[in-house]
Amino acid sequence: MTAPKIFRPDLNDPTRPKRGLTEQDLAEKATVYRPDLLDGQTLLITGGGSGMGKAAAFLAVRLGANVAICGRDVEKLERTRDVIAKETGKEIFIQTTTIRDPEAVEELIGSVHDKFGGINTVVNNAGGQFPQDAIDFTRKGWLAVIDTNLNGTWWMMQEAAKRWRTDGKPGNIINIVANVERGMPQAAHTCAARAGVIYLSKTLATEWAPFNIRINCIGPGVIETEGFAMYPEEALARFHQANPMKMRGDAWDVAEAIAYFASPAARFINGDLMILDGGQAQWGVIWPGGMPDYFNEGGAA
Ligand SMILES: CCCCCCC/C=C/C(=O)SCCNC(=O)CCNC(=O)[C@H](O)C(C)(C)COP(=O)(O)OP(=O)(O)OC[C@H]1O[C@@H](n2cnc3c(N)ncnc32)[C@H](O)[C@@H]1OP(=O)(O)O
Ligand SMILES: NC(=O)C1=CN([C@@H]2O[C@H](COP(=O)(O)OP(=O)(O)OC[C@H]3O[C@@H](n4cnc5c(N)ncnc54)[C@H](OP(=O)(O)O)[C@@H]3O)[C@@H](O)[C@H]2O)C=CC1
Repeated sequence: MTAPKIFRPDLNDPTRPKRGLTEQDLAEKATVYRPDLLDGQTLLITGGGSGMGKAAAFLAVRLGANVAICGRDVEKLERTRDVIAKETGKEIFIQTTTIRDPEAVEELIGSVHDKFGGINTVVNNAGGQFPQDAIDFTRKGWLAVIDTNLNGTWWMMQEAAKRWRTDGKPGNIINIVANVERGMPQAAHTCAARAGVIYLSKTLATEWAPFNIRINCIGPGVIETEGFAMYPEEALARFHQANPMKMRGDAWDVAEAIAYFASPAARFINGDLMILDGGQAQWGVIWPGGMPDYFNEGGAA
C-alpha cells in the first residue's frame, strides 16, 4: 500500500520566497477606475487580511468606499487596517470572525451594519484548501474545506440577505470561487464546494431578485498571492503553464473585477460567473500536489 502524499507547509518558513503584491504595490498600483467610483458605498470583504481580499480592500478604499474586513487571524487584520490607514488616511473596520460559525457571521453583519448604517456589497472571498489526492482525504480535511468554502459562504449570503430584506434595501453579493469547469484534480474538496457556490448563486440570483439582491461569482485561475504557500515549490514552478498566456494573474486583477461588480456598471449583471484565468478553462489542469507519473510521459506538462 502506498502512503498518502501530503504536503503540510510551514507557513513561516523563511527559506520560501515571499509571494504576492507588496503593500506598496497595493497603495500605488494604477487603477482604470475614477477615484470616486465607490463613494458612499460600504463593502464587507471576508478574508481581507491577505491576498485578493486585502487588494480588494485597498482598492475599494482608494475608490471612496467604507470597508470592513474579517478573517481568523487578528494580526493580519490589524496589519491591513494599519497599512491602509497609513497609505490612504482612511480607517477600515475589522472583526475577527470565522465564517464557519453562523453566529459569529450574524454578529459580523450586525456590527458592520451598525458601524456604517448598512452594507451595499458583500464580497465572499475567504476560503482555501490543501492539495491532496482525493482518495486520501481525511474526514476532518474534507469537512474543513467544505465547511469554509461552501457553508461559510452560505452563512454570509443568508445573513446579509436577511438584513437587506428587513431594511428594505438592495444588496449585492460577489462570491470568489475557482475555475471548476473541467474539475480540479488534487483539489476535489474545493471543486465540490465552489461548484456548489456557483449554482447556489445562480439559484438565489433568481430567488432573491424580488428583494433587489444581485449575486455574481468570480472564478480566478492562477493568481499569485500569499496563499501560494499552501503549495509545494515544485508545483508552483508549473502553475503558469496552466493557461495559454503562460502567466500568473495577481491580486489586483481580481480586485479590479470586484470593484467592477461593486459599481453601478454591473447593475444589470445577475447570476453570472466571470472567469479570470488567462484562458485556463480552455487549456490544462494544474496538479497542485505534484503530477502523478502516469500523466508525465514524455516530460513535464
Ligand atoms: C485550487 C487548488 C488547485 C489550484 C491551485 C491554484 C492556485 C491557488 C489557489 C488558492 O486557493 S491559493 C489560497 C490558498 N489559501 C488557503 O488555502 C488559506 C486558507 N486555508 C486554510 O485555512 C486551510 O487550508 C483549510 C483546510 C481550509 C483549513 O482549515 P482548518 O484551519 O480547519 O484546517 P486545519 O486545522 O489546518 O486542518 C484540518 C484538517 O484538514 C486536513 N489538512 C489540513 N491541511 C492539510 C494538508 N496540507 N494536507 C493534507 N491534509 C490537510 C487534516 O485532516 C487536518 O486535520 P489534522 O490532521 O490537523 O487533525
Ligand atoms: N490564489 C489563487 O490562485 C486562487 C484563489 N482562490 C480563492 O480565492 C480566495 C482568496 O485567496 P488568496 O487571496 O489567494 O489566498 P489567501 O490565503 O491570502 O486568502 C484567504 C483568506 O481567507 C481567510 N480565511 C480562510 N478561512 C477562513 C475562515 N474560516 N473564516 C474567515 N476567513 C478565513 C484567510 O484569513 P485568516 O487566515 O485570517 O483566516 C485569508 O485571508 C480564497 O477563497 C481562495 O481559495 C481561488 C482560485 C485561485
